[in-house]
Amino acid sequence: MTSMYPGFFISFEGIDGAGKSTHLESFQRLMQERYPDREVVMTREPGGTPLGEQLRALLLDAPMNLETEALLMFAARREHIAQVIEPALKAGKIVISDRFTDASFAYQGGGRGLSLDKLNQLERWVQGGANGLLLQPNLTILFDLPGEIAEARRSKARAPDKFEKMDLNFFEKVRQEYLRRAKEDPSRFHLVDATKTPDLIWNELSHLKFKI
Ligand SMILES: Nc1ncnc2c1ncn2[C@@H]1O[C@H](COP(=O)(O)OP(=O)(O)OP(=O)(O)O)[C@@H](O)[C@H]1O
Ligand SMILES: Cc1cn([C@H]2C[C@H](O)[C@@H](COP(=O)(O)O)O2)c(=O)[nH]c1=O
Repeated sequence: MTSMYPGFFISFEGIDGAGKSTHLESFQRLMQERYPDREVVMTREPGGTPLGEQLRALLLDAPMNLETEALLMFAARREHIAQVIEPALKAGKIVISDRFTDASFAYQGGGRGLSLDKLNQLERWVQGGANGLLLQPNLTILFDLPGEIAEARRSKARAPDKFEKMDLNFFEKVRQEYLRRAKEDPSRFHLVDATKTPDLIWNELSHLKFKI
């Protein structure tokens, strides 16, 4: 929970090609127009800091052991929280992150099979505050799309990175873990049916109601 801070934390999630990036900039503009007194910070994971971006390059390219991958994701996240997210939330800013911890549960957990117990331990270590509360987004917008549609969209868009080269079975497991987490925490998640057209999705996002 981030209600311990005056800021507001929003994450965008979904399998690769589900359509997050298509709406991120417009969403940032919308937030800035809606809350002119608040600074809106746009960031991403893995990444968001100079060290995090170096780790991103490794994570998206180099083959590595599953535990190493999870540890590097959370190492980049710890730096991201310390350098960017927490200072911004403490200063009352709105933080929009292209992915956060749900992606680790979905990709390293659901997709690759890392145990939930290990992921929960890492989450507590990296996001746990002195008061025992976990730093979590206030709102997570999950773009939900069947793997085969996402694959077709990706193949038109760009050369695949390490994750994007994974097969449909992997992405179906990633998707199911995202959906499981959304079901577990419905007050945090807003589920977008990403099979809709970009216009319809934007209409939905621009009418989202939440209290900042
Ligand atoms: N609703 C939509 N309908 C059809 N095509 C879409 C839709 N949204 C996005 N696209 C197209 O699908 C491709 C992937 O979209 P986008 O880059 O936004 O996905 P993404 O979720 O950000 O992927 P990644 O997480 O891998 O960066 C792009 O070519 C984009 O134009
Ligand atoms: C945060 C995070 C990300 N990933 C994966 C998910 C994507 O395949 C890439 C990031 O690429 P994007 O185009 O910027 O979405 O990294 C992951 O496996 N685990 C994570 O914790």
